[in-house]
Amino acid sequence: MALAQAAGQQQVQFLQETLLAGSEAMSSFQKGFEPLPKGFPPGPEGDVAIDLVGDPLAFTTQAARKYGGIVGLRIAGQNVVLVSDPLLAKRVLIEDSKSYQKEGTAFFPNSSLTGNGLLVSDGEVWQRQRRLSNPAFRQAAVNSYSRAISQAAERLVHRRWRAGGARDVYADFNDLSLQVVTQALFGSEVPPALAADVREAIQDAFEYFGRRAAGGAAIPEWVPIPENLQFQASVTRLETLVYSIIETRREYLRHREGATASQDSFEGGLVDQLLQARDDGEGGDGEGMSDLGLRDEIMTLIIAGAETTGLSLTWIAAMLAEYPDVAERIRVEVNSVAPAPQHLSSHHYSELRVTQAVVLETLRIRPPAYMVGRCASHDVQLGPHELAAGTTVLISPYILHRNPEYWDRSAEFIPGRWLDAEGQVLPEALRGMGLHGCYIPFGGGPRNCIGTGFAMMELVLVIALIMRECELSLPPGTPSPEPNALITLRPPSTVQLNIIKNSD
Ligand code: HEM
Repeated sequence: MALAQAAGQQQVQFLQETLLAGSEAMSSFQKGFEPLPKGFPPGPEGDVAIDLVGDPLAFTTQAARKYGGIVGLRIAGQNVVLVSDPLLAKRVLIEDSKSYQKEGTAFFPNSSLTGNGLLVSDGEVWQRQRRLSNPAFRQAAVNSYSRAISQAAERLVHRRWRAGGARDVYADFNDLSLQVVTQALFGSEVPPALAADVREAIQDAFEYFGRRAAGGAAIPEWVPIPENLQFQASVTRLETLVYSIIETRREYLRHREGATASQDSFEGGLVDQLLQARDDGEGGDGEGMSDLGLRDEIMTLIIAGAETTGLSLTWIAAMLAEYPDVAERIRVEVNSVAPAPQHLSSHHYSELRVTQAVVLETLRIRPPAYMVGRCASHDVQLGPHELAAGTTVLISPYILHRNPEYWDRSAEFIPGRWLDAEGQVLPEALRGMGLHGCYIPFGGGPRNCIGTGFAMMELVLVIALIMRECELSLPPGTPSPEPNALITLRPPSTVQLNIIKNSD
């Protein structure tokens, strides 16, 4: 009886929620016909959702070319502003960052994927999570991850690529970056049987969000339409990994009586620290993190850390296959800095200057986060324009990175632009908002990427080792991979490269 009653209540709730979803979709549709608010920036007429989905990179680039560094758009009934002027981008991300929030953007907020984790939370929740997570991303911690990074790279070139030949490097790099993030931050191996499953689940989830962001996300995630059910299945597959990580670390801490977070090595330290952390910092409440909070953070770091570095490695490898002269320069560099069979480590990072330049240049023309979203938390002035509370602001690293006013031969791959006359990497490369405020692969301001140093260490060490041990080329007749703009700037679903081992 109680069960039947509960089932009945559930049905009523489901009906109410479905009606609510329908009315949200309808109000989005109706809003498409409302006049644009006064002071809204000029832009193309009508709703541009379909043009945007068709080719986001071409559409946004053309819109910026035609209307300038701030463009007003109507996307699936929402008022959206596209920003590609460096001063306005700086205003949103840094100078007036308090006027903008994550909630209300059509990316991950309110989703079961990352819950209320660091990437999407706002206000005090975000401040607390950032305070608790910061130590795991400081330089000393990142240096300690270099062992996990070079071990994963060595396994790739000496085991998986042992036989050489054609490989789907995108799949290989996704596996590597997942292993690195879980090993370095959580001290856990991903069981091989789970790795492919997790890789697929992350890909599916990103594709799902790509479609929703473009379509205005009218039908809430909990409505059991087939697409949502498939997404929930991906979330569950990821949770299997997350809960096994939490359990492993709990077990480890239980068996180390009086254990505290690792002192000399940070491996596993992040989860250990989060499990034991009390928010004692300035403004902290002395409380620990809830299980749900921990799940959201781990899920966030896997999603934010594995996807972006996996696809960056793929873009860099594809560039080096296309530009063998650049690959040769890296090979000469790494052979002088750390000849085989030396293990690469954080000590070598600063000397791998050409490798760093190649990474920076690839992130310029193929920025994984090609669009960064915010939502005005109150009515706000942006340049000469007034934005009403709730307006979505999209900042485009992709357009900023190619602005011909600031970048010489902006569409060309020229790693040398990152080195000065003495061959040193330009110190302002990753400082503030980079060169002329026009380089933000890791975002900017208080919400910049917490994993910047970690990602750079991983990309530089992995690429240096690969170049020392292998040559990469595109199979004859294969064009270089073209970007696919979903939530991130992805390569095609497979990227085949020929691997020739140098010792062969
Ligand atoms: C090439 C690799 C990477 C790129 C291009 C990248 C890019 C970005 C960008 C652009 C943002 C800012 C988003 C915004 O302003 O809305 C961001 C935030 C973030 N990234 Fe990364 N990321 C990378 C690697 C990583 C890694 C390795 C981790 C962790 C293991 C990570 C964790 C995060 C987190 C947690 C945030 C949210 C920070 C906050 O809001 O406080 N990222 N990332």
